[in-house]
Amino acid sequence: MDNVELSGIQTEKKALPKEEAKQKTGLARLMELAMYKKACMLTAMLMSFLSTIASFIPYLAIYMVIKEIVRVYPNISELDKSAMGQYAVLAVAGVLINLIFYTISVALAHVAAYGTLYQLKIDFIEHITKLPLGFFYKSGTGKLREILDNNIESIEGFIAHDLTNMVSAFTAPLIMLVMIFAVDFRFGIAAFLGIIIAFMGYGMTQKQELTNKLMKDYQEALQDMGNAATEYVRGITVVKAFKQTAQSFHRLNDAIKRYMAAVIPYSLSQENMTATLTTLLSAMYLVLIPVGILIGQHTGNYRSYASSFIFYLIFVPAIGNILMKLIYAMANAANIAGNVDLIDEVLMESEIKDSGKNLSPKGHEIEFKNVTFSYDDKKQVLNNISFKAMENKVTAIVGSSGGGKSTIASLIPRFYDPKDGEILIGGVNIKDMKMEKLMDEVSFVFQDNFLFETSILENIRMGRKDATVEEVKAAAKAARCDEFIEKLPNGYDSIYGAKGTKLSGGQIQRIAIARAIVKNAPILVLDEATSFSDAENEYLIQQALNELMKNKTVIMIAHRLSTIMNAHNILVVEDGKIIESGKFNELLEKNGRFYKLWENYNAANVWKLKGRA
Ligand SMILES: Nc1ncnc2c1ncn2[C@@H]1O[C@H](COP(=O)(O)OP(=O)(O)OP(=O)(O)O)[C@@H](O)[C@H]1O
Repeated sequence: MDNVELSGIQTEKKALPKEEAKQKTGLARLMELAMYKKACMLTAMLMSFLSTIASFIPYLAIYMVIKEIVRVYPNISELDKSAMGQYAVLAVAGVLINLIFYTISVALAHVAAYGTLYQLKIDFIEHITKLPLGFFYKSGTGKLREILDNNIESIEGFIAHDLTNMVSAFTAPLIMLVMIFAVDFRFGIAAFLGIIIAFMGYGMTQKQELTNKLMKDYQEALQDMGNAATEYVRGITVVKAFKQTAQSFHRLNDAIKRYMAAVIPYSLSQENMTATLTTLLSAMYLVLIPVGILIGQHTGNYRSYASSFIFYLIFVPAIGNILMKLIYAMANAANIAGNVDLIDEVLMESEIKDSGKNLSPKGHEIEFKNVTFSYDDKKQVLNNISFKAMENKVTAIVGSSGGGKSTIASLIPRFYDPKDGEILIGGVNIKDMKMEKLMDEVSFVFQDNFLFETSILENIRMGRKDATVEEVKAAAKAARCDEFIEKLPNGYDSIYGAKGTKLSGGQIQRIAIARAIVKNAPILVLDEATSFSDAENEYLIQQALNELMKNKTVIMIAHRLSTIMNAHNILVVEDGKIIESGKFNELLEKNGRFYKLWENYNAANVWKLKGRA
């Protein structure tokens, strides 16, 4: 079996071989997913088939009873009581067998459904972690959340319920064919005709293309609204500060309006479908009753005629109900197939690929060789960047906002790949290293650090999952965060975000540094925080960073130029180019762009100090 490891979870073969996923779409793809747990699903379908057959046994018993009553009528006292008893047992047995098979079918279908769901979620999460960062900017996190929460979940409904219902609905006409020959073929044909006319009428009144389009519009609008709502909630501080409301926040307002415009015609089309079908199936009597009367006029054997007629009047609605299930299941399947297409769209996004080689770097020097990069193939963000960051030394990147500093940093852990040129670590092109190896080599600390809603201990341990509690505590101490952690209600076991465990920006920053210390990767990419809440925090963070940077190859995006006086090399980046480089004093002596930045930095500091005085 093809085992895949994801964060320590061993999973079975993939639910989605991607090559096949590319070929199959819609219902075919949905069936492929349903058959992921093939043995389980096929048994569930077989059980559904048997349970449907059993569900008609009581009708057979009723037919026998009707026949017996009609036979002796009006001398009811002549009824064959023992036969009537047997028919009653037959009816009860039918109900019980139906129930047993149905229960087994539902249970197995649920096992299959949750198996598929589990694998699909694991595959999906594993896949998105391998996608370039740009994908997340393009899609929005709301869309991914919607897919993970709702679209994937909706498949459960199809596998656990609709598929077995479909088997049952396809079995029903077969049984009817048997009944046609077993009871009275004339009534059977009339009932069959009625059903065919009902379905033809349904087909003529429904415009499938239009329904599909309405459904697609609805799904897209729903996702867009999810994205906009997520954005609104994430930016709630800005929304409040600038007195925005849900109405004045155009992105959300427009998305809600678009959703309203899509959901109403979609819901109406669904309701229209139900109403049409219910009416048409009831209209089956319009065929059955006249045919019944016609047969009655030409029959010689009234007793047999009456029992058959009564039987069909009872039997036909049962078939109609099962066929209704088929229509619902088909409509639902079309809906869910649309969801699957959206899931597959994400699954088909190209992952960041390595070259297939598994080279190990010799040392930890970083080299950019003629690197060119653009986010959108239109605007060149990096232009022929070349530099070397020496092993165990600090290389600082400075420059005006928007010059490309963060972009350079983000290419090292392959958040994006360069359009041209190459990046080497220890003499090896990073594309020739396994992604896991590259991640072992590089740690990053950003300005915006994210803590998960789990214990502080686990948040730090995310740096290295096998770190011991002692190692985590030592890292926290080095990152100057042990003092405040120990004062939390449950110390290291306090859940971040829970009551009493709200942390300041500076504290979060230090936990992120502790995380990087635990990871202890030889290369560190650091985006220095621009703002500090207070001098003490700034001092503590600086001390934490000094610990972290010991004996590491550091690439540091520096906003406070005072911190890079001792840097081994400083790169001045403007408009995607390195326009100056050298040591601090060398650059000042040049009296160029860095000199200007330094002057501006000092002037801003004097201004800040005056402001505080
Ligand atoms: N995800 C993105 N998609 C498209 N363009 C982007 C993206 N991120 C950055 N850019 C653009 O790339 C250019 C370089 O941005 P980058 O963030 O690398 O600059 P920076 O020097 O780090 O700026 P700052 O000091 O303000 O953080 C800018 O023009 C920016 O608008």
